[in-house]
Amino acid sequence: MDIGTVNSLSYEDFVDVFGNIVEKCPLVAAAVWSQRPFSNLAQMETAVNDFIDSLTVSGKEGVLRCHPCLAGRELHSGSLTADSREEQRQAGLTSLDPAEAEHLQRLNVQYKQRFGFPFVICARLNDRATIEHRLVERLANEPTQELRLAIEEVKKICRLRLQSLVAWANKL
Ligand SMILES: NC(=O)NC1=NC(=O)NC1=O
Repeated sequence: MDIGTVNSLSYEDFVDVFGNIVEKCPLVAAAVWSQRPFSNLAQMETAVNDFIDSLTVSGKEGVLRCHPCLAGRELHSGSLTADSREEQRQAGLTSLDPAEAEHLQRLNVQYKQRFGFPFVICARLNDRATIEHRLVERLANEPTQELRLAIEEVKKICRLRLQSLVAWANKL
């Protein structure tokens, strides 16, 4: 899908295609649609990042709360979005042994109790070991610092989803 096609999408089609570039936050696509035409994908990504950065603290916390826990309830109940399921699979989170799953779940609970939102990391750039390591590390962060780091991870997830969406469409 070249950028001309992206720019020509109706609002409905634009949100259909890009509505989940930020997990369960179609508002992001709905907001940046107004900023067409984009010169290229990088400019569209900048518009998305600028929108996320413009959110209040509670808005950013809301974006994070829309993310499923890693190897958590949604995975076990089969209610993950296709994007998230594939990302968690690639990171090896869908084949944890019970002890690993329990340990990760305990860390997720600790994290959510401390920060008030789930631990978010770009799973496609990590594996089970690095995710667990970063979760333990980030648990020690101050809330303001951790909110910033977590939002940077959301942007990484978004960039990879955008790239795979455009690449996928180019194969059509
Ligand atoms: N809590 C999370 O980090 N969730 C996720 N990370 C990803 O890369 N995809 C997700 O759904």
